[in-house]
Amino acid sequence: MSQTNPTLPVLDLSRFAAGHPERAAALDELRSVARSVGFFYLEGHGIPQDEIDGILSLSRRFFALPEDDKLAIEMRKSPHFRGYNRAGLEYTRGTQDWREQVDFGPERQSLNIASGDAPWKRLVGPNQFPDALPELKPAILGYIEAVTGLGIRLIEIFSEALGQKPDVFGPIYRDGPNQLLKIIRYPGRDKTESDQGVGAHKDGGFVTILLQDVVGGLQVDDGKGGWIDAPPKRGTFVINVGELLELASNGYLLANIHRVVTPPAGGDRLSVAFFLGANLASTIPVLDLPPQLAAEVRGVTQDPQNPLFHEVGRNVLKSRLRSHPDVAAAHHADLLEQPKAAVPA
Ligand SMILES: O=C(O)CCC(=O)C(=O)O
Ligand SMILES: [Fe+2]
Repeated sequence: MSQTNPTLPVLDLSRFAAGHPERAAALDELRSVARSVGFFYLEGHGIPQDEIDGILSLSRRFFALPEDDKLAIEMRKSPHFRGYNRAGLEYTRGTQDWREQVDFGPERQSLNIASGDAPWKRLVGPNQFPDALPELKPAILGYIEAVTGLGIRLIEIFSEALGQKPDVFGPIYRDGPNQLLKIIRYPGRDKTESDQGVGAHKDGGFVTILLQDVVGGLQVDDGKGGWIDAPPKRGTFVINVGELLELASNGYLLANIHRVVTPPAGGDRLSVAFFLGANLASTIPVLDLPPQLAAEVRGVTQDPQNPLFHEVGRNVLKSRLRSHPDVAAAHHADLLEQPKAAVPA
């Protein structure tokens, strides 16, 4: 008997416009999708296809540069966790990922940090952009602005779907959200090696806006021990709920587990992942949900290997230190846990 593979739902952002006849139905659908699978394709998002094609083609050109040009902006040079990483330098739950990538964030000056200041202040600072591809800087900064606008729109509709005012989260992003944009290339590998492009994980922020080029590999936990394939669909983004929304909704919404499987040897896969987080100085509120939703909260399951904090900066710094042990050792050794002394039996 043949079985159709499950797939992610497709939502159209234009149905959420004020006065749209399907608005109430669209909000119901969003609430149900964001609670069950936590992932969907988004169409009608308003970001021009030209801009999307432009960022993908510049990303491809960056990864095709000679290695020295890429290493000129190595992340190891940045205490703020910005810049390029070769494949194999990043870890998910202690296991090596296989992707090369450049991380960009809010373009700010680094802070003068006094002793006793919160350690997350070290995350604030400038990006590294490649001299060998000067067009990349304006394109990345423009794209971050565009997807931040889209992300805020998504936060507003998630808030309404939870029976809140659209700007209920305004106080924790209005003074400057914390964005992370990654351009990523997954090189193909023989299946005899590990197939971990990026290991199973949840994303940390409000929402993730993922742009995929033409090769698939993204898989979402189906909650039954299997995976739902989420292949690229031109003109759409894959949107997923981050841990911040799960925490704020006391587990009503689901930040679902996902991973990327390495493409076969000889090929590669390109993606551009945007993570919209709250202001680093802020604390995540727990929403006061309407009674019919409050009756269905699941609470937040804490992973003892990876505890979640309500303080945003602390959470972000923790995850950056874990993902990039080389940067942590080079710049933040004082923040790392000392190995425990052996205890005699
Ligand atoms: O590259 C992708 O498709 C997804 C990447 C991802 O899940 C992540 O970087 O958090
Ligand atoms: Fe992710």
